[in-house]
Amino acid sequence: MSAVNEKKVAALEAVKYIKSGMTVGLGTGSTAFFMIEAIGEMVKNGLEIKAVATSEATKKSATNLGINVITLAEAKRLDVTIDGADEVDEDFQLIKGGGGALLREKIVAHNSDLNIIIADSSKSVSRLGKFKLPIETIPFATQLIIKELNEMGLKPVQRMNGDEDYKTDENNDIVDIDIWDTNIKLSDLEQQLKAIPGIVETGLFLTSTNLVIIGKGEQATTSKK
Ligand SMILES: O=C[C@H](O)[C@H](O)[C@H](O)COP(=O)(O)O
Repeated sequence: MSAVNEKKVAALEAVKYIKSGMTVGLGTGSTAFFMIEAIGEMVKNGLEIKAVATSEATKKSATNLGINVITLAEAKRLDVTIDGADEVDEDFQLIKGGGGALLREKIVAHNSDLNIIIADSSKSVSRLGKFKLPIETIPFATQLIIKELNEMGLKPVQRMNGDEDYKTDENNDIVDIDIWDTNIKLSDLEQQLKAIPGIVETGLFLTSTNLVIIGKGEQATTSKK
């Protein structure tokens, strides 16, 4: 069974948590896209929800599929958010931001009563860090942040889009760092990174996830915290 099918299996299991009247956070990425597609179908069949998108790409896909997308300010609070991840460990800690959407994703997750992560089986890991951790930085500070992260031994690499700096939806930069060899506890690392002025957010999602749904073969396995 391919990763693509496993993503779909997980997404179809997750949308069972969505009921009419809810305000739903829509994640970003290839796995989240299957969830958006499924919700689009449910809306065509009469489901009435409001949705908040975690990226411009998601907003476009959802709107095209007839989903009512509102702003976070209009939503005030979300009932459930379904999103993908680049890595998820057994303690429901995540690396996110491979697609550059970590900042809005973290804000939406923070404001959501229930956070469901969907992923194919390759994303499930015993220890986070094979995937490079994305950090969102303010362009004014990026080069000096890279210098500081280098001194911390985190091998920072600024993300590029061809010859240009990659830009997020908030027009910030992304710097990908290597946390595999660091012995610092993840929560301490998160604090240290956030203490550097100009780092807006990191792709470490350590405490927000309530439910993880992994597609493996034809089966979706749901784990609750
Ligand atoms: O910035 C992107 C998001 O955090 C995605 O949810 C994450 O990168 C996983 O994406 P995909 O489902 O495409 O592997």
